[in-house]
Amino acid sequence: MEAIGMSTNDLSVYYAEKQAVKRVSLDFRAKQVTALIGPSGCGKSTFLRSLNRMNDLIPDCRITGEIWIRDRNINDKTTDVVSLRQRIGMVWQRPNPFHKSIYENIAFGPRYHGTKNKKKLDEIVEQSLRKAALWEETKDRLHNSALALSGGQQQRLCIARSIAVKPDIILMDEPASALDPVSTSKIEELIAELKQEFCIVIVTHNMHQAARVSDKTAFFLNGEVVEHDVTTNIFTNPQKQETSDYISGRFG
Ligand SMILES: Nc1ncnc2c1ncn2[C@@H]1O[C@H](COP(=O)(O)OP(=O)(O)OP(=O)(O)O)[C@@H](O)[C@H]1O
Repeated sequence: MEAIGMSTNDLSVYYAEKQAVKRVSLDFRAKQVTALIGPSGCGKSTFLRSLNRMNDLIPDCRITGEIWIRDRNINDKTTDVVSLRQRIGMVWQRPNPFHKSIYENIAFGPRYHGTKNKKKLDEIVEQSLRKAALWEETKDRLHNSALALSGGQQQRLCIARSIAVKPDIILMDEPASALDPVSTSKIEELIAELKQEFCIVIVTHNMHQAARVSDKTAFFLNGEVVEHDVTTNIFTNPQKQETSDYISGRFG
């Protein structure tokens, strides 16, 4: 299957009268990780959530501009958001497994989207857990509650759950910020594996993490993208003073 990315053109997000994201145009390539960095409240999460239309659920939230996947602008009333969210998965800051077994957490999405065959579901569960580096730890207890897993394992389960419906793009909102250092490094290793197959966009407060995991970085400030470049350029040779001040810890 051909790997694909996505892009935004002139994307703005408003909460009532307040503009939280200002005319952002960014390109996210397939098989690359893009990190979104910036101080608290600069609009990173709002922007990320608008990419799979999660902001539609917030009353008074309005989005203008375009979000392109292949030749389709998905910021359009005719878009079927359920199938859109199958193509664009989301992993949240806190692991949020369903109150179900490990197996059922993974099988839920494919079943919802029409896969009923038990053998096929078994295969998807195994493949997804393998890709999320969780198979060895869970293969003997697939029918136990997902809530009995550690926080780091739960987060890898949530990643497996998003992979199970075969998305093109995975959005991650600070996926390791609630985890200990060992679990964090497992998530980072996993991101490096997953980018062979998916387009990944990750919000992170941790600049070392952005430098370790991403190919490109976009620096947000007050809802705008100040600078977007190859990650090594952002961290070693930023072109804008604000970027330089932020990455050197002068504010934020
Ligand atoms: N549901 C909402 N309703 C109204 N305003 C909101 C809502 N969510 C976020 N905001 C506002 O939008 C702005 C951007 O918030 P957002 O959470 O996107 O920033 P962020 O860069 O992700 O911050 P953080 O790093 O602290 O998570 C902030 O001023 C915030 O108060």
